[in-house]
Amino acid sequence: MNSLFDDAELGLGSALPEGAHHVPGFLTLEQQRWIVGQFHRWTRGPVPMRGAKVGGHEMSVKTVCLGWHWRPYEYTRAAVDVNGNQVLAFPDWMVRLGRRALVQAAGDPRAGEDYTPDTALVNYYAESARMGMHQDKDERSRAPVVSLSIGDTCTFRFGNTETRNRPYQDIDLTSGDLFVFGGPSRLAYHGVPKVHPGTAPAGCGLDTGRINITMRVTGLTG
Ligand SMILES: O=C(O)CCC(=O)C(=O)O
Ligand SMILES: [Fe+2]
Repeated sequence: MNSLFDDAELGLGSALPEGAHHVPGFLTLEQQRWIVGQFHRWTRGPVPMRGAKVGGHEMSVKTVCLGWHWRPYEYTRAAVDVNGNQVLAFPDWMVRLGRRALVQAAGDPRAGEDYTPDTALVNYYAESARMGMHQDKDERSRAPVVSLSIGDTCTFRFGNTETRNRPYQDIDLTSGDLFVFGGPSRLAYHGVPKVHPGTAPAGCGLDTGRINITMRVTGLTG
């Protein structure tokens, strides 16, 4: 084997498991700024951003949802654990962006054809916020999760489907990056052990902290 062309030698890091894709620089700075503008609108919306309670503990990550409201471990149209209001509709532009994300991640112009995400969890990480290793498994559909990052860089830990422990990889997600997990990686454990303060690029629209948007298909009707 010629090691000259190993991924590590080429600076690509190790390969992700099948179904997982990292696309650095998916969003332009202009698109990032525009989404941050939408984020401020969402947080002023019918349901305020809040830390969901998991086993009585409030998460350090604050979340506002679109389309369907998520709380551990269920989706509802109304934010029953917050103020009872219906969440904002899932925007059409985000459906189109989700489809384009799958096309770019797979390098296949048809990869987005059947994809219609109907919920987004919009997460805000202040500098000390973390997200423990977990699976996204409250959806009935096993369609891919499309994840977008804006603001400070984070360490994203992407593991395996069996346990929250090793093997896993730590990947830097920087502002504008796309990460997709579907197929055999759809139920892989993942988390965010660290946000790196002061790393948001000028012009992304966010001075401090990190916004993450994960689009999903709930598989629910009503
Ligand atoms: O912030 C991230 O990159 C991941 C968020 C996540 O895993 C989730 O919302 O379920
Ligand atoms: Fe997740």
